[in-house]
Amino acid sequence: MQPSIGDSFGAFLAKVPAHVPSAILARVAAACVEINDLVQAGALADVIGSAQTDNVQGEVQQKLDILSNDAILNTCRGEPSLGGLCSEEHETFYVGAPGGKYLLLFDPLDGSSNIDVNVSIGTIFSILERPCPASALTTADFLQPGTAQVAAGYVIYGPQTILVLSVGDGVHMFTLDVRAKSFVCTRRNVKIVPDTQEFAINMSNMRHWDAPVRRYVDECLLGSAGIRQKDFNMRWIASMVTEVHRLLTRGGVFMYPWDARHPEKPGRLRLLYEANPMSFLIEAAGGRSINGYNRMLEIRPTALHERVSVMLGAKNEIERLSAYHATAAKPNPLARM
Ligand SMILES: O=P(O)(O)OC[C@H]1O[C@](O)(COP(=O)(O)O)[C@@H](O)[C@@H]1O
Ligand SMILES: [Mg+2]
Ligand SMILES: [Mg+2]
Repeated sequence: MQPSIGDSFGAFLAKVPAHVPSAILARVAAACVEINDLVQAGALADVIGSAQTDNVQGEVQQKLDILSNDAILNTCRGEPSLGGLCSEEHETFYVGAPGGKYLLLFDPLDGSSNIDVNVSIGTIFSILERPCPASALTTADFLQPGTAQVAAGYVIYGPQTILVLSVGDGVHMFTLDVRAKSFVCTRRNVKIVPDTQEFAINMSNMRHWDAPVRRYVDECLLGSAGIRQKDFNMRWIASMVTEVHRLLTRGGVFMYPWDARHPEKPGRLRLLYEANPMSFLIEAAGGRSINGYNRMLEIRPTALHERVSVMLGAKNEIERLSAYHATAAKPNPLARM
């Protein structure tokens, strides 16, 4: 069920096993082609700038956040196999088709602060099976650990627009042929190298981090003069999609850990539609993903918009971070939830 280079996304979906919700994936891809058109048009279509509204997380929505949400809703909601949807931009869930077997969870536009400055952004999605398709849809249906995902992926709107997907068997990349409006496989079975000399974290929050994260980053910064015995490079794009795409392409580590700016929140990123789908991809590519203390994909969610501390990427680096947390003098009960 692996695609061949040059296969269209449609040809790949025709080959996947029956438990993979190919009709939903086809609709997500179609919605992302629409979002790509909006992103490309930018100011010409008057889609840049703030919508002057807040979402459920108290964050100011950009026009593209709302338009991307609408594109996914309008394109996917009529799919008979889709029983419900959960979006970053909507407080509760959206009801889908009665009896629909699957649930779609998504961040319609990730990296919103990059829109105005014309830097890469993306869409993240996760698909779960619905526990009881015959019963009325409830919030609890969405609160499944990441291990239960049947498919997850993202689309990056960058110099090229690329759909990256795993249905549990490897990670594959499909580049948008803009003229044909179809995605074509350009990389298959992508793997993350287990070691790296590159990390990504918002260093401006350094003074707010927990000791294990500080220790890890301090050691990277000491480079060849410290215990790591090698120099590290740093990147921060402020778009998780773009950071994960770099990891899948040339390796590295990405961290958005708990920090003391908002001590009551376990992290900044959202578990169900940011951390879990990305962790599913990272593990399918041979990497690791944790919240510091636990494997991300095994965390039991308690709310639709739950936040989480995130550390993912190169296997050996994440195992090092995990060991630093496991031996911390004062484990942080807020970050380990
Ligand atoms: O503004 P900061 O602290 O750099 O945070 C950037 C992080 O916020 C996010 O943009 C959150 O996603 P949204 O844009 O969907 O809210 C991540 O993609 C990124 O890693
Ligand atoms: Mg996001
Ligand atoms: Mg978003």
